[in-house]
Amino acid sequence: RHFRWEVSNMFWSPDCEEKVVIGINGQFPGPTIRAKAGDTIVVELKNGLHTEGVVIHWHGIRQIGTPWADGTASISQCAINPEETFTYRFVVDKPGTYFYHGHYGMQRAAGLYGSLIVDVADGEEEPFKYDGELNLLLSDWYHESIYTQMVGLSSNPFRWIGEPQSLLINGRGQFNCSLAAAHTPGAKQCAAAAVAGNRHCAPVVLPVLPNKTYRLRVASTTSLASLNLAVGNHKLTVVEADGNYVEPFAVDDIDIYSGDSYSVLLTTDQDTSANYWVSVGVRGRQPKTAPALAVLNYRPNRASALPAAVPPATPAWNDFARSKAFTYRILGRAGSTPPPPATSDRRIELLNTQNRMGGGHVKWSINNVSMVLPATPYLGALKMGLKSALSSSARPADTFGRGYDVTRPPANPNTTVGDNVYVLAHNATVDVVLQNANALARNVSEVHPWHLHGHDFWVLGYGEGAFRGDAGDVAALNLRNPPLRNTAVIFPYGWTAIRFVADNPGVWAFHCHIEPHLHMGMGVIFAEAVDRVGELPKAAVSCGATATALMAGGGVAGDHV
Ligand SMILES: O=C1O[C@H]([C@@H](O)CO)C(O)=C1O
Repeated sequence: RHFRWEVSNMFWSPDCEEKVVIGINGQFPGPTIRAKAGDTIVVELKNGLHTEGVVIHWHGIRQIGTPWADGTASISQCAINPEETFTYRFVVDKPGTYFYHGHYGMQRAAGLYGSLIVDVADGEEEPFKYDGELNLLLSDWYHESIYTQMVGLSSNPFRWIGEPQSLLINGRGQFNCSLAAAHTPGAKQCAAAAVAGNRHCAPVVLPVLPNKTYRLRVASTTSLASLNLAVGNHKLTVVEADGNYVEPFAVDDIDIYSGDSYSVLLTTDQDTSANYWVSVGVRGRQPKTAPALAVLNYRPNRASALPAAVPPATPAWNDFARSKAFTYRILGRAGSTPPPPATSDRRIELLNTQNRMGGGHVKWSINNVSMVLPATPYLGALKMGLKSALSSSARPADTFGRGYDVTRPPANPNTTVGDNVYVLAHNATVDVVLQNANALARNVSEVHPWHLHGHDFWVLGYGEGAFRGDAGDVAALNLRNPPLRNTAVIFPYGWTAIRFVADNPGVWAFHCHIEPHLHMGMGVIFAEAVDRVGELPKAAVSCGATATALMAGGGVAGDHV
């Protein structure tokens, strides 16, 4: 599967207001990649942005044997310079619902994303049946540019980005206007125009036939928002999460955190004379953004016949008991999800705190070290042993002090910065406990979805308060049928435990998928058996022809250890 893409800034009106988005080949969202398990994907990516670098991360693809193709600036490669072309070449080994997105600065929030769907290999079958497929890529959208946002985040006093202006379904939303105005007192009616016009912001219509089963592929690439999706009158049966099958279960709605993907089955068994709302709203943070709506269009009804019913209401944002009940139901599918190793070789506990640097700047820190990405990509620096290219002075420890009170703002909020590298032994089984805590303000603890590159992990369990690591906490872990995922959420004041095997030599980011939080340092780097990584493509770790020539001549001097 060979693609030639050019990334560029372009005028676009995702929510009917004209702004600048980062598009690919003139499209927003970028083109959907559709492949079969086992295929090699080749993307020749030309950077058509005039004055900044770009990279693309293939979210959920493990990049087994190709760590340089992970598409993470300063981690797996140099950002691709303007006018340069970098070729990504990797195998999609596992069927599932994936997506891709920018991983440099906050380019994901500027619209650099698209879907990546991998079908089962020829001759293989999914463990469930369906008649058709619908694809929903969810995102949130800000009217302020990412440059303004980034300046605010690193200013003193701190300026938070706030809540998004719109939610988008397949890149389409309607700012300050409700498709369901008839049901929302005072809402501005602009649906008719949006539906009729062939505009960027015309609502998504999902055509279906009665009495069929559809596979809805849903993924979230939001910058900030945690989402909930419901389809009026219809039950949803969850069958896949992050490219792994789960034990099927039926619900009225699903929660989706940034970085998550799901497949749900929906049967069109309702009154065939009507259309139905697909509603996507905000959870986990106090919503200031109207739900996004799409139309489930029972053919042959007209697509423009908006559903007469009230759109499904998003559950209360702070009903965390409900969020947990949904999340805890996600379990590995019997017969297809392998069980985790029974024991682990190492446990790393990561305390998530909001801190202040130098008394002012707000940062997120992991075991009190906030991650700052180096100029030289970790993969090259570690493989070539360029010690001075990393700021290894302040690396976070494997655990945090047992005395830390997660229920209160940090007693001493001062923090420091570092490269946040954890060196993992080849094939070690590693447990990571993500520990949430109170933020800087009293009585605030937020949701953070953590995403791991290069691996799936088993989610062994969740707990309230501080993880003690005692017999009780350990006994509560699920070693029988935990789900395999690449993203796991930590709930306010709680912890989440995951397990993975460090069997993929490379340098892998593990971070909060909330774009501004990553930008503020909320992540770590797992450096895994870097000595076993194959020869790095020069283009990944050097920039421009002079760098390539210098490397060919062995011209990088004086820095070897
Ligand atoms: O990182 C964040 O900063 C703000 C708030 O904590 C301070 O303004 C917020 O809601 C975040 O998630």
